[in-house]
Amino acid sequence: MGLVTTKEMFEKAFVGGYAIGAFNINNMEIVQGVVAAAKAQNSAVILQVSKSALKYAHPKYLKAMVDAAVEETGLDIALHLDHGPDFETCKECIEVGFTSVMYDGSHLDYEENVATTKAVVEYAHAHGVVVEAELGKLAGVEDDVKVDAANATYTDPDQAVDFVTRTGVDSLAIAIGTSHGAYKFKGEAKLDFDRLETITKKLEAAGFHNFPIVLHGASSVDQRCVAMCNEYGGKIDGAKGIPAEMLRKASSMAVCKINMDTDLRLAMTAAIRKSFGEKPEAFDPRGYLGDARNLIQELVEDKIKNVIGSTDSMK
Ligand SMILES: O=C(CO)COP(=O)(O)O
Ligand SMILES: O=C[C@H](O)COP(=O)(O)O
Ligand SMILES: [Zn+2]
Ligand SMILES: [Zn+2]
Repeated sequence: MGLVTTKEMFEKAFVGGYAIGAFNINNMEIVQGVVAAAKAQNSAVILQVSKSALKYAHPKYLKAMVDAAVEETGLDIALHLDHGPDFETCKECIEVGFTSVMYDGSHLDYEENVATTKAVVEYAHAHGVVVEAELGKLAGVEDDVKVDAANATYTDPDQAVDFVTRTGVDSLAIAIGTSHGAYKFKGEAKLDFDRLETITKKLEAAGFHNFPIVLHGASSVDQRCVAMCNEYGGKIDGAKGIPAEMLRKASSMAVCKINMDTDLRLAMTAAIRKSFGEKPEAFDPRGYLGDARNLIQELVEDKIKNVIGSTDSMK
């Protein structure tokens, strides 16, 4: 028993018409909240770590916590590098024992993205690790880099086929209208499902059977959490995410991995603000961090059961 890659998870998810949740982890309470939810739902899960999370919590600490989660739960858990900025960071995570890495060259020139993704794939595959890459630009804020909304471009289906063919990548993150952070839409929420369908069909025709697609920026921006933050002194105005029905639809299609971070941040902040607001005399961190852990578990269970549909994927 140990960490697994996403290979089998995605094969089952594609055929089963559901998606696996990929949740960003930054500390112990987040790991425990997410994993308790996965355990309660008997679901496989991906725990992912950004470059800034590596810096905040240290790769070895994160790896040790995730190992403990596997040992305690017996679940299929993949440890994934989210938005790996360069070959070196991918290599470092593979050395620490991550089972999946993302190389994100989506902001680069196409040929440069192809070349570095291919190099990461060669290195990762030689070490039994799978690779996710990204094509197309998501609007919004991404790991400190602001991508101008006007400059955002959706993934080109023919280019997606060329990219997968030339890089040998295991899954592909595409841009169809999602974006990172808590402010995804000014007006009505809209995703380009036709484009997703076209990409899938073209990949299938090119010989990539049931090729797994990844959706970044897929938090729903839970309005109960936003309201709870604001009720207890927060100031979060106009936050809007991807409606649950859209995520359900994407999960039933070729999307096998759905990334969520913002929803966890909002839940954690909401629970802590409420705890501080209601118990001003308390100062035991296990009180408010315990509340945060519980709310994260509740939120993730709801996602698994009612949105992405991965309940009982461990069977
Ligand atoms: O895509 C993400 C991490 O890679 C997270 O997206 P959200 O900001 O919508 O949670
Ligand atoms: O896609 C970005 C993730 O939400 C990670 O964000 P972060 O770099 O602040 O950890
Ligand atoms: Zn990206
Ligand atoms: Zn992302």
